[in-house]
Amino acid sequence: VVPVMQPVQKEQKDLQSCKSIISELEVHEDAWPFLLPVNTRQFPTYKKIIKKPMDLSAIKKKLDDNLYKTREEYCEDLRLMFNNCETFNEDDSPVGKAGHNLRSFFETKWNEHFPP
Ligand SMILES: Cc1ncccc1N[C@@H]1CCC[C@@H]1S(C)(=O)=O
Repeated sequence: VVPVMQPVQKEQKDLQSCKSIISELEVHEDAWPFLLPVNTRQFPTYKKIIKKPMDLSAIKKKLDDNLYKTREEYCEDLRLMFNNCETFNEDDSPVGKAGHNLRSFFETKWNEHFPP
């Protein structure tokens, strides 16, 4: 009989994986645009164009404050961050390129931890 993990252990394993993944993202060489919330004084149009800002520090804090009910909610915030980047930045800009690279790295890690 295949051992079935209790829901509590499953959630704990998921939380550990999500923490591990964001720790790897934070030290990635292409993380520099995403470490802090976008500076809206430096980029005054950002607030109007991007309805739901998201960055790695915000996701890390939500993880630490236990605000994600599921790993899918966590994944949604990371994809929101990358989609915001694509909305605001040209693909061939330094920030745009970093966003594509970090997204690719994230999706690979996601599939390693949670094979489809
Ligand atoms: C992710 C992003 N998306 C749109 C505009 C700017 C940025 N990042 C900038 C580039 C480096 C850090 C700053 S930051 C995060 O300090 O504003």
